[in-house]
Amino acid sequence: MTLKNKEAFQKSIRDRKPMDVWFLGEKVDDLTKFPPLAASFNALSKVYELTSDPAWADLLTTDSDLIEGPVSIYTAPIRSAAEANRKTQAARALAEVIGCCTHRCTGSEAFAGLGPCCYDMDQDLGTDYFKRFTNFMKYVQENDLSCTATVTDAKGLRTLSPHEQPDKDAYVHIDEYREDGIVISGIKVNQTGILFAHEVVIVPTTAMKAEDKDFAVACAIPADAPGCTYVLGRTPQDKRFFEVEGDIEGIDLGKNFADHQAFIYLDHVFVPKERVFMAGEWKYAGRLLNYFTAVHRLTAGGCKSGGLCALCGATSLIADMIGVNKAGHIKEKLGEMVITAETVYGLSMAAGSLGFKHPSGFWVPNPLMAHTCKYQCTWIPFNAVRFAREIIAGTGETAPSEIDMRHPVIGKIVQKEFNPGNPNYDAFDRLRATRFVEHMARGSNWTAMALHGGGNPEAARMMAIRFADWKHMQDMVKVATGMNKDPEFVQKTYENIGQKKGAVDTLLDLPVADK
Ligand SMILES: Cc1cc2nc3c(=O)[nH]c(=O)nc-3n(C[C@H](O)[C@H](O)[C@H](O)COP(=O)(O)OP(=O)(O)OC[C@H]3O[C@@H](n4cnc5c(N)ncnc54)[C@H](O)[C@@H]3O)c2cc1C
Repeated sequence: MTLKNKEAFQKSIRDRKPMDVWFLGEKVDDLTKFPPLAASFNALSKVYELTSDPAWADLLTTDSDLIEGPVSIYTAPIRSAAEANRKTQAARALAEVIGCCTHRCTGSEAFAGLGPCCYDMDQDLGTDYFKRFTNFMKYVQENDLSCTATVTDAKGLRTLSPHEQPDKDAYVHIDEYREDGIVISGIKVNQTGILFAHEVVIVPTTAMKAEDKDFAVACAIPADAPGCTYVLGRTPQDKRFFEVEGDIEGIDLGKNFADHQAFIYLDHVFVPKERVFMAGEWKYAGRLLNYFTAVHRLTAGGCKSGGLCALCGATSLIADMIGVNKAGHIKEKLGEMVITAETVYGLSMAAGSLGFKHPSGFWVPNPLMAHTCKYQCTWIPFNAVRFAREIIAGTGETAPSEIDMRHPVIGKIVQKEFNPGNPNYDAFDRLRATRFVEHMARGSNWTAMALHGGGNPEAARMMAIRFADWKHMQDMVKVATGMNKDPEFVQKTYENIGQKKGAVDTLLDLPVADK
């Protein structure tokens, strides 16, 4: 049995070498005991706990082509449409439990990008990256490790390409090519879950030109590798974590699960050859991102729909508590919220179903559909958040604290003020649901994750434009309007429409084994 249970996972994190981690001007000694990271540690622990729960086995584990026994889906490639759909469902279900990032998804998405890309490079260039990558994945499976996809570079001035940046560290780059590996430096930002990862899987953030060769780097390093410094980012609620003690449960945090984002500064970190999956093959950086984003942006629809369902639950509970649940406009707004959840879920499922098999054996979700899914995730959850805030009537902004609600002197008055007046619920129930909505709406990075995690709206729109077959759509109108009456053209266009079953996507130059 290779799967780690919660306790084994927590031990493995405690057993890591000391790391250079900073927050609010202080070095953090023990990440597993640091209040602002407690909810994040809980969230990842919960994912490990559920992975070893038989009731979740079908959803979170799979067989492996590399080792005996079940492995986490987050350490395995996606090999079919069914497995892609399972990734969506797992993301959704886990988000319904933890309401935040699984901390393990992106690592599996880095694998989903690296597998096909390494395979392509080997075919075209005679490299041995696919074998190295497969060996690394086997190691990850054997030890049931949590990995990140460390993509987003600091970037500096956005109009300059990586090699033009005055500070080279704005993008992770290769300082030295050695017989036994490479030495890398630079900064990657907004890294979700990185402080509790075992492995940091680095991939480029953008397509590269020849001059950017040294920035075309993909590799894996242990999170506790020498030369790494981390700085944890703030959240609006971070100081509230320090309030939790005695009878203060942390109701003001909204829930016990959250994620975290940190940046990593790599200062001349040595990466042994067997952990290097791209080193200067600049032409393949864009290809890697094409594969990676197809899976990463599919997942967005899964986890956003799970978070949205939890938001629906909290909002409808509050509507029940304060007695407005039967009002027509409240029902309509709750309806809009659940439709939002189902919309992004549906797009994610469609992206998985309509993908293709790459010659490496990896299944790649439909890129146009995946970018469409992610694009919608940058918009419509905000409508749901707005409805939630409207229905709970501003209390997510103005509610008193748990500390005051439990206070020996003023607690009784505060409870009276926040009592919903419904005999089935008390002030604490209302505060719990209210703080949950607040956490999702503005206390955590949940909405920022919807907007930017996995790429901002422009990145998704740009990719959707690239993967749409514009000539095909023009041809259908040339035929429909009689602009082109050439019988051969007309016949060919009808054939294309029929064979594409109405789809309008293109796969550009991506190699396809089967659709
Ligand atoms: C909560 C959260 C979690 C995240 N988790 C992860 C993670 O786990 N791993 C990871 O690698 N990344 C992660 N990210 C990073 C995320 O992928 C990036 O934030 C996103 O891709 C946007 O990149 P950026 O922040 O550098 O902004 P930019 O891409 O620089 O965009 C900033 C603005 O400038 C515009 N812009 C940028 N370049 C140009 C240009 N050349 N011309 C015109 N306009 C331009 C953009 O449209 C945007 O409006 C996370 C982000 C958030 C907010």
